[in-house]
Amino acid sequence: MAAIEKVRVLIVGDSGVGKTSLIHLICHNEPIANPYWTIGCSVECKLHEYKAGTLHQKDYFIELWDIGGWSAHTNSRSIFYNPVHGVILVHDLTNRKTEQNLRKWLGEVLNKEQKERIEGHDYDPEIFAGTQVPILLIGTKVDMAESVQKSRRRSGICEECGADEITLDCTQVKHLAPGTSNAVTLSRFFDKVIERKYYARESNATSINAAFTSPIQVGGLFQDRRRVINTKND
Ligand SMILES: Nc1nc2c(ncn2[C@@H]2O[C@H](COP(=O)(O)OP(=O)(O)OP(=O)(O)O)[C@@H](O)[C@H]2O)c(=O)[nH]1
Repeated sequence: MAAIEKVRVLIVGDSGVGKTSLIHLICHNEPIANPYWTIGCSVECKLHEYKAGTLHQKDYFIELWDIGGWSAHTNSRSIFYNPVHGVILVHDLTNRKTEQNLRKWLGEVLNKEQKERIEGHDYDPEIFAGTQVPILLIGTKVDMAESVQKSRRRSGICEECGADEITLDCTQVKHLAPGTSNAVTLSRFFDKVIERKYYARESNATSINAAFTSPIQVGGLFQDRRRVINTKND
């Protein structure tokens, strides 16, 4: 029997926003009783049905890398950032600063992913917009931020990189229950991560062939070529 293929998804955000709680909920379908303080990094695995319910359905492992958010470890954690196939940015809805800090987190992860082309870890909107790494934004502690939620607009980060957004309470199973919009968004995100790693070349080749036979799609050809070049092998 063939081994199940896997992708690596990084979960980043400030210390205490709820990364460990979120990962536990995703992987075990129940809230964690006592989340521990992550030192360095810990990894949990989830079996995911890619394109469930279609002819293309296939199992993949999603490795969820919980990156400790403590600022004292900034310099050492870059060793966890390669390879990266997807990124979940986590912020605490009761603490605005944790959302603002996500740009720094993304800069840290993507600059590394871009093989340190850019010095330092500052956020660069150009890299951000051009990245091929799927990104999902998750706001936690919605139970404690009901009033904030009502006046809250979609995060600017989502607009900048075309990411989807989920808000939830990591202590409640129902917030990620099968069939809910949160569960569907998360599942689609995992599909996207798998697609980028294992199917990007295939779909791009189809697009390029289509572009050659249809002059109207020449613009698409350039776009797809760029995607082929940027696709990582592992
Ligand atoms: N009420 C509520 N509490 C939450 C939620 N998510 C996490 N918490 C609590 O927030 C605290 C921090 O959660 P963690 O999951 O340890 O946070 P973390 O981001 O992994 O923190 P580090 O390991 O320091 O990076 C814990 O007491 C959790 O129980 C949520 O959605 N609602």
